[in-house]
Amino acid sequence: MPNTAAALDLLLLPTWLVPVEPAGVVLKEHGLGIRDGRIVFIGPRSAALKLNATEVRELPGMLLSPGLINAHGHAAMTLFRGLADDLPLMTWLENHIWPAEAKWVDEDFVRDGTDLAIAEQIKGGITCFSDMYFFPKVASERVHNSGIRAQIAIPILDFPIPGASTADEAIRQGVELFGDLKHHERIKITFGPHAPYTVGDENLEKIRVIAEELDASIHMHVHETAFEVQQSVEQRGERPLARLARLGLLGPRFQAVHMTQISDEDLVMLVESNTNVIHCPESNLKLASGFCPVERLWQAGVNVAVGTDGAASNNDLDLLGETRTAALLAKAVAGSATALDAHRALRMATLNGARALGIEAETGSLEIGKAADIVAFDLSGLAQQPVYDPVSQLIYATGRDCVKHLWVAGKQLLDDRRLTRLDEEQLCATAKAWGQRISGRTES
Ligand SMILES: CSC[C@H]1O[C@@H](n2cnc3c(O)ncnc32)[C@H](O)[C@@H]1O
Ligand SMILES: [Zn+2]
Repeated sequence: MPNTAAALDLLLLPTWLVPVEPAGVVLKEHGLGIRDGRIVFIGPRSAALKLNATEVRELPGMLLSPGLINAHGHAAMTLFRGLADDLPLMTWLENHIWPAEAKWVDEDFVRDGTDLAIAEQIKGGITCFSDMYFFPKVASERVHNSGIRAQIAIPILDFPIPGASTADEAIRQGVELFGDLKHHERIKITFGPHAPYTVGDENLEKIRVIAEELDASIHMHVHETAFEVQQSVEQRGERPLARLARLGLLGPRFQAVHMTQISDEDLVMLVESNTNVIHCPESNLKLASGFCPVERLWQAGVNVAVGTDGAASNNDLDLLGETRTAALLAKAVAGSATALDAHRALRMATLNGARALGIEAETGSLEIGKAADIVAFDLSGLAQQPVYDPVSQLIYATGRDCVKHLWVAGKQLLDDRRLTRLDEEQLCATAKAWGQRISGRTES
Protein backbone atom coordinates (compact mmCIF):
# COMPACT_ATOMS: atom_id res chain seq x y z
CA MET A 1 0.00 0.00 0.00
CA PRO A 2 1.39 3.46 -0.85
CA ASN A 3 2.40 5.49 2.18
CA THR A 4 0.30 8.70 2.17
CA ALA A 5 2.15 10.12 5.19
CA ALA A 6 5.38 10.70 3.20
CA ALA A 7 5.55 13.88 1.10
CA LEU A 8 3.94 13.83 -2.34
CA ASP A 9 6.00 14.85 -5.35
CA LEU A 10 2.97 16.51 -6.89
CA LEU A 11 -0.59 17.30 -5.84
CA LEU A 12 -3.09 18.08 -8.61
CA LEU A 13 -6.26 19.99 -7.75
CA PRO A 14 -8.60 20.01 -10.78
CA THR A 15 -12.24 21.09 -11.02
CA TRP A 16 -13.26 17.59 -12.14
CA LEU A 17 -11.50 14.26 -11.72
CA VAL A 18 -12.75 11.37 -13.87
CA PRO A 19 -11.08 8.15 -12.72
CA VAL A 20 -12.87 5.94 -15.37
CA GLU A 21 -12.83 3.15 -12.79
CA PRO A 22 -15.29 3.06 -11.04
CA ALA A 23 -17.31 3.58 -14.21
CA GLY A 24 -19.37 6.74 -14.66
CA VAL A 25 -17.88 8.60 -11.67
CA VAL A 26 -17.07 12.32 -11.81
CA LEU A 27 -15.36 13.66 -8.66
CA LYS A 28 -15.61 17.38 -7.86
CA GLU A 29 -13.52 19.18 -5.27
CA HIS A 30 -10.98 16.35 -5.21
CA GLY A 31 -7.22 16.12 -5.42
CA LEU A 32 -4.81 13.52 -6.83
CA GLY A 33 -1.36 12.93 -5.30
CA ILE A 34 1.67 11.46 -7.07
CA ARG A 35 4.83 9.99 -5.61
CA ASP A 36 7.64 8.16 -7.45
CA GLY A 37 5.58 8.18 -10.65
CA ARG A 38 2.54 6.51 -9.09
CA ILE A 39 -0.87 7.68 -7.95
CA VAL A 40 -0.83 7.45 -4.16
CA PHE A 41 -3.77 9.63 -3.19
CA ILE A 42 -7.24 10.43 -4.51
CA GLY A 43 -9.53 12.18 -2.06
CA PRO A 44 -11.48 15.28 -1.15
CA ARG A 45 -9.73 18.60 -1.66
CA SER A 46 -9.96 19.35 2.06
CA ALA A 47 -7.99 16.19 2.89
CA ALA A 48 -5.59 16.75 -0.02
CA LEU A 49 -4.66 20.21 1.24
CA LYS A 50 -3.51 18.72 4.55
CA LEU A 51 -0.90 16.59 2.75
CA ASN A 52 2.70 17.60 2.45
CA ALA A 53 3.57 18.06 -1.26
CA THR A 54 6.71 19.31 -3.01
CA GLU A 55 4.57 20.87 -5.77
CA VAL A 56 0.90 21.79 -5.78
CA ARG A 57 -0.90 22.58 -9.07
CA GLU A 58 -4.30 24.25 -8.97
CA LEU A 59 -6.11 23.31 -12.20
CA PRO A 60 -9.26 25.47 -12.28
CA GLY A 61 -11.70 24.67 -15.10
CA MET A 62 -9.79 21.52 -15.90
CA LEU A 63 -10.84 17.91 -16.13
CA LEU A 64 -8.28 15.32 -15.11
CA SER A 65 -8.59 11.92 -16.77
CA PRO A 66 -6.36 8.94 -17.43
CA GLY A 67 -4.18 9.60 -20.48
CA LEU A 68 -5.68 8.46 -23.77
CA ILE A 69 -4.42 5.18 -25.23
CA ASN A 70 -4.06 5.00 -29.01
CA ALA A 71 -4.35 1.25 -29.45
CA HIS A 72 -3.37 1.03 -33.12
CA GLY A 73 -1.13 3.03 -35.42
CA HIS A 74 1.94 3.14 -37.61
CA ALA A 75 3.80 6.03 -36.01
CA ALA A 76 6.42 6.89 -38.61
CA MET A 77 3.75 7.06 -41.32
CA THR A 78 3.25 10.67 -40.17
CA LEU A 79 5.84 11.41 -42.87
CA PHE A 80 3.41 9.99 -45.48
CA ARG A 81 0.47 12.06 -44.22
CA GLY A 82 -1.59 13.16 -47.23
CA LEU A 83 0.62 11.32 -49.74
CA ALA A 84 -2.22 9.22 -51.18
CA ASP A 85 -5.79 10.13 -50.27
CA ASP A 86 -9.30 9.09 -51.24
CA LEU A 87 -8.48 5.54 -52.33
CA PRO A 88 -9.73 2.09 -51.26
CA LEU A 89 -7.45 0.00 -49.04
CA MET A 90 -5.77 -2.31 -51.54
CA THR A 91 -5.21 0.41 -54.19
CA TRP A 92 -3.87 2.70 -51.47
CA LEU A 93 -1.52 0.02 -50.12
CA GLU A 94 -0.34 -1.73 -53.29
CA ASN A 95 -0.09 1.23 -55.69
CA HIS A 96 0.98 4.01 -53.35
CA ILE A 97 2.06 3.16 -49.80
CA TRP A 98 4.10 -0.01 -50.32
CA PRO A 99 6.08 1.53 -53.23
CA ALA A 100 6.71 4.68 -51.14
CA GLU A 101 7.81 2.55 -48.18
CA ALA A 102 10.17 0.52 -50.38
CA LYS A 103 11.73 3.77 -51.60
CA TRP A 104 11.89 5.87 -48.43
CA VAL A 105 11.65 3.88 -45.23
CA ASP A 106 14.96 3.45 -43.44
CA GLU A 107 16.13 3.97 -39.86
CA ASP A 108 16.28 7.77 -40.28
CA PHE A 109 12.74 7.87 -41.62
CA VAL A 110 11.47 5.83 -38.66
CA ARG A 111 13.40 7.98 -36.17
CA ASP A 112 12.03 11.26 -37.53
CA GLY A 113 8.52 10.02 -38.27
CA THR A 114 8.17 8.38 -34.85
CA ASP A 115 9.36 11.53 -33.07
CA LEU A 116 6.78 13.55 -35.00
CA ALA A 117 4.05 11.05 -34.08
CA ILE A 118 5.05 11.07 -30.42
CA ALA A 119 4.92 14.87 -30.28
CA GLU A 120 1.54 15.00 -32.02
CA GLN A 121 0.15 12.36 -29.69
CA ILE A 122 1.41 13.99 -26.50
CA LYS A 123 -0.14 17.28 -27.61
CA GLY A 124 -3.38 15.37 -28.19
CA GLY A 125 -3.61 13.87 -24.71
CA ILE A 126 -2.20 10.44 -25.56
CA THR A 127 0.03 8.91 -22.90
CA CYS A 128 0.40 5.49 -24.54
CA PHE A 129 0.31 4.35 -28.15
CA SER A 130 0.59 1.10 -30.02
CA ASP A 131 2.98 1.11 -32.94
CA MET A 132 3.31 -1.42 -35.76
CA TYR A 133 6.00 -0.33 -38.14
CA PHE A 134 9.40 -1.10 -39.60
CA PHE A 135 12.66 -0.83 -37.60
CA PRO A 136 10.89 -1.39 -34.26
CA LYS A 137 14.18 -1.08 -32.38
CA VAL A 138 14.51 2.51 -33.59
CA ALA A 139 10.90 3.23 -32.61
CA SER A 140 11.50 1.83 -29.14
CA GLU A 141 14.55 4.09 -28.71
CA ARG A 142 12.40 7.12 -29.58
CA VAL A 143 9.77 6.03 -27.07
CA HIS A 144 12.44 5.54 -24.42
CA ASN A 145 13.88 9.04 -25.02
CA SER A 146 10.56 10.87 -25.20
CA GLY A 147 9.10 9.60 -21.93
CA ILE A 148 5.82 8.35 -23.50
CA ARG A 149 4.50 4.79 -23.00
CA ALA A 150 4.10 2.38 -25.93
CA GLN A 151 3.48 -1.07 -27.20
CA ILE A 152 5.79 -1.79 -30.13
CA ALA A 153 4.59 -4.59 -32.43
CA ILE A 154 7.27 -6.36 -34.45
CA PRO A 155 6.14 -6.20 -38.12
CA ILE A 156 6.06 -9.62 -39.78
CA LEU A 157 5.07 -10.37 -43.38
CA ASP A 158 5.81 -13.33 -45.67
CA PHE A 159 7.83 -11.06 -47.96
CA PRO A 160 10.88 -8.82 -47.39
CA ILE A 161 10.26 -5.58 -45.52
CA PRO A 162 12.52 -2.64 -44.66
CA GLY A 163 14.83 -3.95 -41.95
CA ALA A 164 14.16 -7.70 -42.34
CA SER A 165 14.53 -9.78 -45.50
CA THR A 166 12.47 -12.73 -44.22
CA ALA A 167 9.76 -13.37 -41.66
CA ASP A 168 12.25 -15.53 -39.70
CA GLU A 169 14.65 -12.61 -39.49
CA ALA A 170 11.86 -10.29 -38.28
CA ILE A 171 10.82 -12.84 -35.65
CA ARG A 172 14.45 -13.27 -34.49
CA GLN A 173 14.84 -9.51 -34.15
CA GLY A 174 11.54 -9.40 -32.26
CA VAL A 175 12.60 -12.07 -29.79
CA GLU A 176 15.85 -10.19 -29.16
CA LEU A 177 14.09 -6.85 -28.65
CA PHE A 178 11.55 -8.54 -26.38
CA GLY A 179 14.40 -9.85 -24.22
CA ASP A 180 16.20 -6.50 -24.17
CA LEU A 181 13.10 -4.57 -23.09
CA LYS A 182 11.22 -7.04 -20.94
CA HIS A 183 11.89 -5.00 -17.80
CA HIS A 184 11.35 -1.58 -19.39
CA GLU A 185 8.80 0.35 -17.33
CA ARG A 186 7.12 2.01 -20.33
CA ILE A 187 7.70 -0.21 -23.37
CA LYS A 188 6.06 -3.51 -24.18
CA ILE A 189 7.12 -5.57 -27.20
CA THR A 190 4.50 -7.66 -29.04
CA PHE A 191 4.41 -9.57 -32.31
CA GLY A 192 2.67 -7.94 -35.29
CA PRO A 193 1.83 -10.27 -38.17
CA HIS A 194 0.53 -7.69 -40.65
CA ALA A 195 -2.73 -9.31 -41.84
CA PRO A 196 -4.23 -12.68 -42.77
CA TYR A 197 -3.59 -11.95 -46.47
CA THR A 198 0.14 -11.23 -46.00
CA VAL A 199 1.12 -13.97 -43.50
CA GLY A 200 0.67 -17.67 -44.26
CA ASP A 201 -0.14 -20.48 -41.82
CA GLU A 202 3.48 -21.52 -41.37
CA ASN A 203 4.60 -18.13 -40.07
CA LEU A 204 1.43 -17.66 -38.03
CA GLU A 205 2.14 -20.93 -36.24
CA LYS A 206 5.71 -19.87 -35.50
CA ILE A 207 4.40 -16.59 -34.09
CA ARG A 208 1.82 -18.39 -31.94
CA VAL A 209 4.45 -20.68 -30.43
CA ILE A 210 6.88 -17.85 -29.66
CA ALA A 211 4.19 -15.54 -28.27
CA GLU A 212 3.01 -18.36 -26.00
CA GLU A 213 6.55 -19.07 -24.80
CA LEU A 214 7.19 -15.39 -24.04
CA ASP A 215 3.64 -14.62 -22.83
CA ALA A 216 3.64 -11.86 -25.47
CA SER A 217 0.66 -10.32 -27.24
CA ILE A 218 -0.14 -10.54 -30.94
CA HIS A 219 -1.36 -7.44 -32.81
CA MET A 220 -2.83 -7.91 -36.31
CA HIS A 221 -5.09 -6.24 -38.89
CA VAL A 222 -8.08 -8.60 -39.19
CA HIS A 223 -11.29 -8.35 -41.25
CA GLU A 224 -10.49 -4.81 -42.33
CA THR A 225 -12.70 -5.09 -45.44
CA ALA A 226 -15.39 -7.34 -46.90
CA PHE A 227 -12.96 -8.03 -49.78
CA GLU A 228 -10.42 -9.54 -47.34
CA VAL A 229 -13.03 -11.94 -45.99
CA GLN A 230 -14.44 -12.83 -49.40
CA GLN A 231 -10.96 -13.47 -50.87
CA SER A 232 -10.06 -15.75 -47.96
CA VAL A 233 -13.30 -17.72 -48.36
CA GLU A 234 -12.61 -18.11 -52.09
CA GLN A 235 -8.93 -18.99 -51.77
CA ARG A 236 -8.86 -20.94 -48.49
CA GLY A 237 -12.45 -21.92 -47.88
CA GLU A 238 -12.59 -20.18 -44.51
CA ARG A 239 -13.00 -16.70 -43.06
CA PRO A 240 -9.78 -15.12 -41.71
CA LEU A 241 -10.98 -15.09 -38.09
CA ALA A 242 -11.96 -18.77 -38.29
CA ARG A 243 -8.49 -19.49 -39.69
CA LEU A 244 -6.83 -17.64 -36.80
CA ALA A 245 -9.02 -19.56 -34.36
CA ARG A 246 -8.06 -22.87 -36.01
CA LEU A 247 -4.38 -21.92 -35.72
CA GLY A 248 -4.85 -21.17 -32.01
CA LEU A 249 -4.03 -17.45 -32.18
CA LEU A 250 -7.17 -15.99 -30.64
CA GLY A 251 -7.22 -15.28 -26.90
CA PRO A 252 -6.85 -12.46 -24.36
CA ARG A 253 -3.35 -11.70 -25.68
CA PHE A 254 -4.68 -11.28 -29.24
CA GLN A 255 -5.49 -7.79 -30.56
CA ALA A 256 -7.67 -7.87 -33.69
CA VAL A 257 -7.47 -4.49 -35.39
CA HIS A 258 -10.45 -3.23 -37.47
CA MET A 259 -13.01 -6.12 -37.49
CA THR A 260 -15.47 -4.35 -39.77
CA GLN A 261 -16.97 -7.72 -40.80
CA ILE A 262 -18.46 -9.80 -37.98
CA SER A 263 -20.76 -12.77 -38.57
CA ASP A 264 -22.65 -14.42 -35.71
CA GLU A 265 -19.99 -17.17 -35.69
CA ASP A 266 -17.20 -14.58 -35.57
CA LEU A 267 -18.85 -12.94 -32.57
CA VAL A 268 -19.01 -16.24 -30.70
CA MET A 269 -15.30 -16.83 -31.42
CA LEU A 270 -14.36 -13.36 -30.15
CA VAL A 271 -16.42 -13.73 -26.98
CA GLU A 272 -15.37 -17.28 -26.14
CA SER A 273 -11.68 -16.59 -26.74
CA ASN A 274 -11.70 -13.22 -24.95
CA THR A 275 -10.03 -11.62 -27.95
CA ASN A 276 -9.62 -7.82 -27.96
CA VAL A 277 -10.90 -5.71 -30.83
CA ILE A 278 -9.29 -2.41 -31.78
CA HIS A 279 -11.63 -0.09 -33.62
CA CYS A 280 -10.21 2.51 -36.06
CA PRO A 281 -13.31 4.34 -37.28
CA GLU A 282 -11.72 7.22 -39.19
CA SER A 283 -9.34 5.04 -41.22
CA ASN A 284 -12.27 2.70 -41.94
CA LEU A 285 -14.40 5.64 -43.05
CA LYS A 286 -11.69 7.23 -45.18
CA LEU A 287 -10.75 4.00 -46.99
CA ALA A 288 -14.45 3.01 -47.13
CA SER A 289 -13.45 -0.25 -45.47
CA GLY A 290 -16.68 -0.86 -43.51
CA PHE A 291 -18.05 -0.32 -40.01
CA CYS A 292 -17.07 -2.15 -36.86
CA PRO A 293 -20.27 -2.92 -34.87
CA VAL A 294 -18.95 -1.54 -31.59
CA GLU A 295 -22.19 -1.62 -29.60
CA ARG A 296 -22.90 -5.23 -30.61
CA LEU A 297 -19.39 -6.24 -29.51
CA TRP A 298 -19.64 -4.27 -26.26
CA GLN A 299 -23.01 -5.77 -25.34
CA ALA A 300 -21.61 -9.25 -26.02
CA GLY A 301 -18.75 -8.56 -23.58
CA VAL A 302 -15.88 -8.09 -26.05
CA ASN A 303 -13.20 -5.61 -24.97
CA VAL A 304 -13.16 -2.83 -27.60
CA ALA A 305 -10.34 -0.26 -27.68
CA VAL A 306 -9.80 2.57 -30.16
CA GLY A 307 -6.94 3.53 -32.47
CA THR A 308 -6.20 6.13 -35.11
CA ASP A 309 -4.33 3.82 -37.52
CA GLY A 310 -1.49 5.56 -39.37
CA ALA A 311 -1.49 9.22 -40.40
CA ALA A 312 -1.48 8.16 -44.06
CA SER A 313 -5.02 6.79 -43.77
CA ASN A 314 -6.63 9.00 -41.15
CA ASN A 315 -4.87 11.63 -41.55
CA ASP A 316 -4.20 12.67 -37.95
CA LEU A 317 -3.32 10.99 -34.66
CA ASP A 318 -6.13 12.69 -32.77
CA LEU A 319 -7.52 10.06 -30.41
CA LEU A 320 -9.98 12.43 -28.77
CA GLY A 321 -11.46 13.20 -32.19
CA GLU A 322 -11.35 9.50 -33.03
CA THR A 323 -13.31 8.70 -29.89
CA ARG A 324 -15.95 11.26 -30.81
CA THR A 325 -16.21 9.73 -34.29
CA ALA A 326 -16.49 6.28 -32.68
CA ALA A 327 -19.29 7.43 -30.38
CA LEU A 328 -21.24 9.03 -33.22
CA LEU A 329 -20.67 6.17 -35.64
CA ALA A 330 -21.65 3.55 -33.05
CA LYS A 331 -25.07 5.18 -32.82
CA ALA A 332 -25.52 5.20 -36.59
CA VAL A 333 -24.38 1.58 -36.95
CA ALA A 334 -26.52 0.35 -34.04
CA GLY A 335 -29.50 2.49 -35.09
CA SER A 336 -29.70 3.66 -31.49
CA ALA A 337 -28.80 7.00 -29.91
CA THR A 338 -27.99 5.23 -26.63
CA ALA A 339 -25.09 3.29 -28.19
CA LEU A 340 -21.59 4.11 -26.87
CA ASP A 341 -22.47 7.01 -24.55
CA ALA A 342 -19.79 9.55 -23.61
CA HIS A 343 -18.65 7.76 -20.43
CA ARG A 344 -18.24 4.43 -22.21
CA ALA A 345 -16.48 6.19 -25.09
CA LEU A 346 -13.91 7.61 -22.65
CA ARG A 347 -13.50 4.16 -21.11
CA MET A 348 -12.89 2.72 -24.58
CA ALA A 349 -10.13 5.32 -25.14
CA THR A 350 -8.43 4.64 -21.80
CA LEU A 351 -9.01 1.52 -19.71
CA ASN A 352 -10.14 -0.69 -22.60
CA GLY A 353 -6.99 0.32 -24.47
CA ALA A 354 -4.84 -0.63 -21.50
CA ARG A 355 -6.65 -3.96 -21.22
CA ALA A 356 -6.22 -4.68 -24.92
CA LEU A 357 -2.48 -4.01 -24.64
CA GLY A 358 -2.21 -6.14 -21.49
CA ILE A 359 -1.16 -3.21 -19.27
CA GLU A 360 -4.33 -2.51 -17.32
CA ALA A 361 -2.60 -3.26 -14.01
CA GLU A 362 -0.26 -0.35 -14.79
CA THR A 363 -2.36 2.29 -16.53
CA GLY A 364 -5.73 3.18 -18.11
CA SER A 365 -7.53 4.59 -15.05
CA LEU A 366 -6.81 6.91 -12.16
CA GLU A 367 -6.51 4.44 -9.31
CA ILE A 368 -4.20 4.25 -6.32
CA GLY A 369 -1.08 2.28 -7.17
CA LYS A 370 -1.27 2.79 -10.94
CA ALA A 371 1.30 4.79 -12.89
CA ALA A 372 0.51 8.51 -13.00
CA ASP A 373 -0.45 8.64 -16.71
CA ILE A 374 -2.71 11.66 -16.65
CA VAL A 375 -4.09 14.35 -18.92
CA ALA A 376 -5.59 17.71 -17.95
CA PHE A 377 -8.19 19.04 -20.41
CA ASP A 378 -9.10 22.71 -20.17
CA LEU A 379 -12.90 22.99 -20.27
CA SER A 380 -12.97 26.69 -19.40
CA GLY A 381 -13.31 28.00 -22.98
CA LEU A 382 -16.52 29.41 -24.42
CA ALA A 383 -17.11 26.37 -26.66
CA GLN A 384 -17.44 24.21 -23.55
CA GLN A 385 -19.99 26.39 -21.70
CA PRO A 386 -22.11 25.62 -19.83
CA VAL A 387 -20.81 22.35 -18.37
CA TYR A 388 -23.64 20.04 -17.28
CA ASP A 389 -21.69 16.80 -17.69
CA PRO A 390 -17.91 17.31 -18.13
CA VAL A 391 -17.48 13.89 -19.76
CA SER A 392 -20.16 14.69 -22.35
CA GLN A 393 -18.41 18.01 -22.92
CA LEU A 394 -15.08 16.28 -23.35
CA ILE A 395 -16.29 13.70 -25.86
CA TYR A 396 -18.82 15.71 -27.85
CA ALA A 397 -17.62 19.33 -27.64
CA THR A 398 -13.87 19.40 -26.99
CA GLY A 399 -10.96 19.31 -29.43
CA ARG A 400 -7.41 18.18 -28.74
CA ASP A 401 -6.31 21.83 -28.57
CA CYS A 402 -7.83 21.82 -25.07
CA VAL A 403 -5.16 19.39 -23.82
CA LYS A 404 -3.24 21.56 -21.35
CA HIS A 405 -0.92 19.30 -19.33
CA LEU A 406 0.13 15.66 -19.57
CA TRP A 407 2.15 13.31 -17.36
CA VAL A 408 3.45 9.79 -18.01
CA ALA A 409 4.64 7.83 -14.98
CA GLY A 410 4.52 11.11 -13.08
CA LYS A 411 6.85 12.95 -15.50
CA GLN A 412 5.37 16.02 -17.12
CA LEU A 413 5.69 15.77 -20.92
CA LEU A 414 3.34 18.67 -21.72
CA ASP A 415 3.20 21.83 -19.63
CA ASP A 416 0.68 24.48 -20.62
CA ARG A 417 0.74 23.00 -24.16
CA ARG A 418 4.54 23.12 -24.40
CA LEU A 419 6.44 19.88 -25.01
CA THR A 420 8.97 19.49 -22.23
CA ARG A 421 11.30 16.98 -23.92
CA LEU A 422 10.84 17.50 -27.65
CA ASP A 423 11.61 20.54 -29.80
CA GLU A 424 8.46 21.34 -31.78
CA GLU A 425 10.15 23.75 -34.19
CA GLN A 426 12.87 21.24 -35.00
CA LEU A 427 10.32 18.46 -35.53
CA CYS A 428 8.37 20.64 -37.99
CA ALA A 429 11.51 21.56 -39.92
CA THR A 430 12.61 17.92 -40.16
CA ALA A 431 9.15 16.77 -41.31
CA LYS A 432 9.02 19.52 -43.95
CA ALA A 433 12.43 18.45 -45.26
CA TRP A 434 11.22 14.84 -45.59
CA GLY A 435 8.09 16.09 -47.39
CA GLN A 436 10.20 18.00 -49.88
CA ARG A 437 12.43 15.00 -50.57
CA ILE A 438 9.50 12.61 -50.93
CA SER A 439 7.51 14.91 -53.20
CA GLY A 440 10.62 15.41 -55.34
CA ARG A 441 10.99 19.11 -54.64
CA THR A 442 14.63 18.60 -53.61
CA GLU A 443 17.30 16.07 -54.50
CA SER A 444 17.19 12.86 -52.40
C1 LIG B 1 3.80 -4.50 -40.91
S1 LIG B 1 2.87 -3.25 -40.29
C2 LIG B 1 3.12 -1.93 -41.33
C3 LIG B 1 2.47 -2.10 -42.67
O1 LIG B 1 1.07 -1.92 -42.58
C4 LIG B 1 0.68 -1.00 -43.56
N1 LIG B 1 -0.60 -0.42 -43.20
C5 LIG B 1 -0.85 0.80 -42.71
N2 LIG B 1 -2.17 0.96 -42.51
C6 LIG B 1 -2.73 -0.20 -42.86
C7 LIG B 1 -4.06 -0.66 -42.87
O2 LIG B 1 -5.07 0.08 -42.47
N3 LIG B 1 -4.30 -1.91 -43.29
C8 LIG B 1 -3.31 -2.70 -43.72
N4 LIG B 1 -2.02 -2.29 -43.74
C9 LIG B 1 -1.76 -1.08 -43.33
C10 LIG B 1 1.83 -0.06 -43.61
O3 LIG B 1 1.80 0.76 -44.73
C11 LIG B 1 2.99 -1.00 -43.57
O4 LIG B 1 3.29 -1.51 -44.81
ZN1 LIG C 1 -3.09 -0.24 -39.45
